[in-house]
This record gives sequence, C-alpha cells and structure tokens, in this order.
Amino acid sequence: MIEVVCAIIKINGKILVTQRSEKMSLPLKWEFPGGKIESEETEVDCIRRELKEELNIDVDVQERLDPVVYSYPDFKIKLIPYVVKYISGNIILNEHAQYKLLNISELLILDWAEADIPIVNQIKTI
Ligand SMILES: Nc1nc2c([nH]c(=O)n2[C@@H]2O[C@H](COP(=O)(O)OP(=O)(O)OP(=O)(O)O)[C@@H](O)[C@H]2O)c(=O)[nH]1
Repeated sequence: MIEVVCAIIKINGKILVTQRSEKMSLPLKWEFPGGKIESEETEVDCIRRELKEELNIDVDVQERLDPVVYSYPDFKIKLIPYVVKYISGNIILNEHAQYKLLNISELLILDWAEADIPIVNQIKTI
C-alpha cells in the first residue's frame, strides 16, 4: 500500500484543487495536491515539500483529517488529508494540467480521483 499525503489548501475562503495531467497516473482526474511519503520523512514535511515542488507555495499546516484507504485496480492507497493555510508564493504549476479555487459547495462537481471522494465529503464540515 502506498501512503500519500494531500493538502486541502485554504486561500481567502476558497479551496485550491488541481487536475492531474494527461501524462500522470489517473490522467485528468481532480485531486488535492500532495504525493508519496518518502522514507525518513514525516507527513508534515512531505506536505511542505510537495506543495513547494508542485505549486511553489508555502503553507501553514493546520489539521489532520481522517485517512482514506482505497483500492484502485492496480494499487492500494492510504490517502492522508491535511488542512493547510496558504502563506506565500506565486502559484506555478510544475506538474498539473490546471488548478481551480472553489467554494466547498462547488467541489463535488469535479471528476475526482476515486480515493478523494470521502475526503471531499469530510471537508463539507470544516
Ligand atoms: N497527490 C495526490 N495523489 C493522489 C490523490 N488521490 C489519489 O488517488 N492519488 C494517487 O496517489 C498516487 C501518488 O501521488 P503522486 O502525486 O506522488 O503521484 P505520482 O505522479 O508521483 O505517481 P506515479 O509516479 O505513480 O504516477 C498517485 O497514483 C495518485 O493518483 C490526491 O488527492 N492527491
């Protein structure tokens, strides 16, 4: 099972969400930015590193939500969500196709990676 952290990034009352590129696994699915935890790395260090690499932003890590375990046809994932607050940095998309800033009520409209759907449902209450 791979362990992946993902970030629910709050910017001025909206949530930043990203669309995977055609070249990534789960192409064109929407997700919360993040990635696989490397050995010797804490979850929080991983979030900070991934958000800098993928989006060029710095954040304040605030709250860990309930992890989701999900089996895709070819791999199993433990997806660990953190609520974070945007602090600084111009957003530069280094890997994703696009991003959107949405209200929580707008999130369910997107075509999410399957593992993310329970997380989208959880954050209706944050
Ligand atoms: N970052 C991120 N990954 C997610 C989410 N939901 C989800 O199923 N994943 C899956 O978690 C895996 C690890 O994410 P990653 O961002 O490191 O993906 P990657 O491109 O390095 O993976 P790859 O090299 O296997 O294609 C990917 O297979 C991705 O599809 C999510 O919300 N955020």
